[in-house]
Amino acid sequence: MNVIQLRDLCYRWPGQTRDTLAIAELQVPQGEHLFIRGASGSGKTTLLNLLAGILIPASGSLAILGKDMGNMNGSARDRFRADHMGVIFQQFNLLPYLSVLENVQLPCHFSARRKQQAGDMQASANRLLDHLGLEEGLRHRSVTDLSVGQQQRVAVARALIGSPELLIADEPTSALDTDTRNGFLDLLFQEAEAQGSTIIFVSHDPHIASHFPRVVDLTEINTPHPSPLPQGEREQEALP
Ligand SMILES: Nc1ncnc2c1ncn2[C@@H]1O[C@H](COP(=O)(O)OP(=O)(O)OP(=O)(O)O)[C@@H](O)[C@H]1O
Repeated sequence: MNVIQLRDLCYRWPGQTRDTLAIAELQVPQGEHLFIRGASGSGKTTLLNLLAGILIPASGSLAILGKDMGNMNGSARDRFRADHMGVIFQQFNLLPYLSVLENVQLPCHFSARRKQQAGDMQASANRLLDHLGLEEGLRHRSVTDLSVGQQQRVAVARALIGSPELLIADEPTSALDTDTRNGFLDLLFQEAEAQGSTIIFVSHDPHIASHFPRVVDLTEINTPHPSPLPQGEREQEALP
């Protein structure tokens, strides 16, 4: 089964004169690790927000795990995301007033399914943090005491807890040096493989692409057409 099945998808941010995204087709089978590259401003984050059900397509169809995202209302999409997706945001979105362990367990409080799959939540959080190499001494501390690289590990553990089918990562390695970045990707892949999760990873960093079996260039699949200009503007444009 395809985890992502997208056809003729269009999205335009309000106030823009052309579509931000117009993608004829994208299919991602279960368990695939897909890297989507594209220059800054090419629409990577917009696409991830559509896949995560944070934005809805203006037209076209988008099915995640066989469910049509366009047919769900906002709260159904929120529930679906909590149950089936682990999202690693560019800025991590960790909660500063919670400890490391509490941050990792957060998805289990929003999803009974993730909680049930995690079993003992604290043990599961500790196991993930062990695998990701985050020292035990840091786990009861506030996330604000952590370095950026350590916070990235917490964000990944939080995305992985309760074995969501789809992991979505938006430039999570941008602040890491090369060695740390490679180690981080290896751990992400190991964990995703152990859980059978599909990964969609976007970045403008071409060096990361070599770690992925499939690479899609967003600028190649995104073919937006400018909307026709209103009559007055068209006439003005034709003037010498
Ligand atoms: N909230 C918004 N309102 C209006 N336009 C937006 C908004 N967010 C993004 N855009 C526009 O959509 C286009 C794509 O932006 P997006 O953030 O998806 O690109 P990106 O490839 O993720 O960029 P980066 O690599 O810099 O994060 C840009 O032209 C941007 O100006």
